[in-house]
Amino acid sequence: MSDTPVNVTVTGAAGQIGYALLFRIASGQLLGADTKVKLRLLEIPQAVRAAEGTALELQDGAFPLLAGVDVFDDPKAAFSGANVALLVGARPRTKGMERGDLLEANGGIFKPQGEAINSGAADDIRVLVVGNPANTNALIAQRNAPDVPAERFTAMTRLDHNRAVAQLSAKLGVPVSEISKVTIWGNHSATQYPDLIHAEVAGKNAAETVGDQQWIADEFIPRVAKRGAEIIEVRGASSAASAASAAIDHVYDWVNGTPEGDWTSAAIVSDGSYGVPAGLISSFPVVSRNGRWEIVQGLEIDDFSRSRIDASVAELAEERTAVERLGLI
Ligand SMILES: NC(=O)C1=CN([C@@H]2O[C@H](COP(=O)(O)OP(=O)(O)OC[C@H]3O[C@@H](n4cnc5c(N)ncnc54)[C@H](O)[C@@H]3O)[C@@H](O)[C@H]2O)C=CC1
Ligand SMILES: O=C([O-])CC(=O)C(=O)O
Repeated sequence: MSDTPVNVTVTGAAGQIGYALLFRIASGQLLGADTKVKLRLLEIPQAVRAAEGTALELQDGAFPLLAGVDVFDDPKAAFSGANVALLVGARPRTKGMERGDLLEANGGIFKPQGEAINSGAADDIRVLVVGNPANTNALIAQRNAPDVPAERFTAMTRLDHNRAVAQLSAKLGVPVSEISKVTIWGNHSATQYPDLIHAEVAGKNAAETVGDQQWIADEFIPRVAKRGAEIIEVRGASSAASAASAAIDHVYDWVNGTPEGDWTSAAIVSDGSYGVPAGLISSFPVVSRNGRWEIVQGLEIDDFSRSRIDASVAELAEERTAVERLGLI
């Protein structure tokens, strides 16, 4: 075990995802059981007291891997020396809103945070944006951090990925552990494309095993893409523990690598692969090797998939134009 703790900055630390996330980080699930962590919590001034309360509870957990907790209301201080940054703090949507409705409200948060990461984070900084609209918030942060390699900025579509795996598992009555190579393409929004065409169930093609294209098109895809709204409707608040769990999965895989023979989904800066314009932060099938995400190459994209991917990517391009007009990038 290394004695030098990894600095993990979490924004929105007093929020519902923060509460579900921090204890899992402290217990070693974000980086691994051999890695000590130091938590740096960022909140707005009105919520600092609540974050301090969470810090007291973290202390009460007596976590062997937790080397300390500090609470900040200043992004520059919070990101100083950060090795991992989880950008969760943002306004969640409520019933009837689309995630894009949050662009202006939340865009203003991610520009100063990108600037603070640029000026003070550690050289190996890795950023995961969870706060919605996650892809475009990540783009705002990345574009305001010109000295940080663009590949270090990612947005979370792992929750969508996990939802897709779980829906397929329920449909076929197989354990999630038998499902591999599911892909989420595009935006973390209702236009996302959960793709089963290359997915496998116990080594066999998933779409063929389902054998019901109508279920895939009319039930599976909308169920996964609109699951966030379903949770808001049923729970009365947006997904929290499942979102925290997906954030843990994303960073753990990024740092420790994805298993051989499988891939996962993450929104990363496009290099132009699969016709996604370079520079957009879009979800792809990815593996992590040597601490870096790589887009899985060479997948055949049929007409059905092409039109779905294009629609979601068009939405990302529109969001980029909107934040350009707002002067955020
Ligand atoms: N990418 C994904 O899959 C998912 C994303 N989300 C998004 O995550 C975000 C957080 O969700 P919740 O924790 O449920 O919301 P919440 O409202 O419970 O917590 C948000 C916290 O962020 C804080 N905050 C606001 N502005 C801040 C700033 N400038 N700096 C630091 N902290 C700030 C607030 O004070 C609050 O404590 C929302 O945008 C939500 O839509 C939620 C679920 C899944
Ligand atoms: O839907 C929301 O607003 C929260 C979210 O991103 C999700 O649950 O996927």
